[in-house]
Amino acid sequence: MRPVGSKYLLEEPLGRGATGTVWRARVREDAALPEGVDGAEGAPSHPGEVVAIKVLKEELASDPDIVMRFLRERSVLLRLTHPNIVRTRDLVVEGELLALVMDLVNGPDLHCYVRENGPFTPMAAALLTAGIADALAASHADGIVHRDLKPANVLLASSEDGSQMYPMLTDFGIARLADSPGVTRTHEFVGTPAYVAPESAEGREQTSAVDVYGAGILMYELVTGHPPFRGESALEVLHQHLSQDPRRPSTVPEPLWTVIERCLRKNPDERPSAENLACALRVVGHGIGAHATPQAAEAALGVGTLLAPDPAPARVPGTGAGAAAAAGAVAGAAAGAAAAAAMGGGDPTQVMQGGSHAYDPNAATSVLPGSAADGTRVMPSTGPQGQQGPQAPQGPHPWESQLSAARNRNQQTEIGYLDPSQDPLRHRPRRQPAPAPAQQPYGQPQPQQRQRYEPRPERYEPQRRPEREPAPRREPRQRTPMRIPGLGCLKGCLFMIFILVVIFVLVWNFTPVPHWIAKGENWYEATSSWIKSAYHWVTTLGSAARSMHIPKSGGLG
Ligand SMILES: Nc1ncnc2c1ncn2[C@@H]1O[C@H](COP(=O)(O)OP(=O)(O)OP(=O)(O)O)[C@@H](O)[C@H]1O
Repeated sequence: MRPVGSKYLLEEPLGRGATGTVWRARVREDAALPEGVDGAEGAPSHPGEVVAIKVLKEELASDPDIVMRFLRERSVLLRLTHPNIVRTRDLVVEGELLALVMDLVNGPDLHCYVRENGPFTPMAAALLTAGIADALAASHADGIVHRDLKPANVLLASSEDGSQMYPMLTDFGIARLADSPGVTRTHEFVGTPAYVAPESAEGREQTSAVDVYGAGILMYELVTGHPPFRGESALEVLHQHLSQDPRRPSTVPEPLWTVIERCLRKNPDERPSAENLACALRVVGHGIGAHATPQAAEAALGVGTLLAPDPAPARVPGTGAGAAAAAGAVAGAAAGAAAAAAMGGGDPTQVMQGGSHAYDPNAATSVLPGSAADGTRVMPSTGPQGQQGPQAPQGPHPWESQLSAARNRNQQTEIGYLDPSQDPLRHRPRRQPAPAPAQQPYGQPQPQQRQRYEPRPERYEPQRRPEREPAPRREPRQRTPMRIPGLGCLKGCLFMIFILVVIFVLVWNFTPVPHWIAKGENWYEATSSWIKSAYHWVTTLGSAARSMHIPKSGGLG
């Protein structure tokens, strides 16, 4: 078991995503739990208690901007409590390790559940998403936007008697942490193409409406088994988010489609607030079931009136036109928070430099190979140039150029890796690449693969094969002339058989053998009788000849 900070021991990995690996862990028996540390903002922990710990990837953990943001976000994440939100209990910073300590949820995530059990009924999908919308409404009221809503980030917890399941939204704040000025706006952003809102894809200002868009995609997937926009490449999917209207599948009842369609509006101002969405989904859920009363069905049909947009959506700082200023503010505030944390006055976040319990983040985050088709992808930045600060050069970001080129040509464009040295928007030196992943330990579950766009060579250089010595010329094969030696050779046997057949035919046709056989004579009798006849014939012939000469000699008398 690996220690994390001074309070936790990692037991086994539960899964791996784009931003890190989630472990089942335990609060150490000897953990010092100072008064106020957990009680003030986080949840109280007890020695021996089982928790889930998300150890963030080394790329994130070794980025000073993200560490700053992590510390700054601490109080926001710890105060976010709701029955449908997985509670964050603690944040750990130790050397190059960043970890979020959460409640452990004993249940699958929605993505796995749908993959294994198939789509939900429209009624179940509506009521389940209503719970998620409740969680979003609470976080939006607190000014927190999730920004990575998708089935994999919703865990299904069971009620105490196990008869019911309810959704628990997790990974709050991860997108905020990853959205560091150093990482995302200049080089990459963390997001999931299948669930990304059009304004996020275009690098426009983001508000809580991006979560409502994500809820629309999620609902569509719950009832059909797949998201509405799919494609060969991430860019193709993003292009569809921007330009295509989703079609209503035949299995989706009209009231539910009204809700989904409103959530998926391209214009964020036309999407309902999360609060209104939750309310509308309950009306729909109760009006489309087999046992719905006529009044409930009637109310469901009129659900459009309940989907009023949010008059004051929560804004995501650092996106859109004011990004540069926000980024500066974030850095300043984060520096202050880091200094406070380093002093450690009653701060649940642990700041340790090395030490005997030093944890190797590589072992935790790079142990498991990944694999899923729809995983979170790390993609080239979508941020507009206006976000890059005063030194940002003029002209669109290269990724935006690719996207608009694809849109204009209406064809698929491949996403290419943007060499940081050539990225006009990148001002920081690049980190060392992460070491190659270690082998998966025995008995660990297969995690889902997250696809990362890797650098491609500029041009494809076909590799030449080394010249080989010409093979020596072979002499034509010599054929051995056919010999007929007799029985040893098949050809000889066949030849002998042929000769015997010819002899037999000749004997049978030109000798009296058939006649003898017909008379039943044996060889000796037949031969002797034949010789006698021949002898008789010859003697008769001789005496006849003699008698013809006698008159000539007898004429003298
Ligand atoms: N609090 C938790 N309790 C129990 N299991 C959890 C908890 N949080 C996450 N998991 C499990 O860990 C897996 C990985 O979680 P993680 O959030 O890293 O993955 P993800 O959401 O698929 O990826 P991403 O980083 O793209 O959001 C999840 O699929 C889930 O099964």
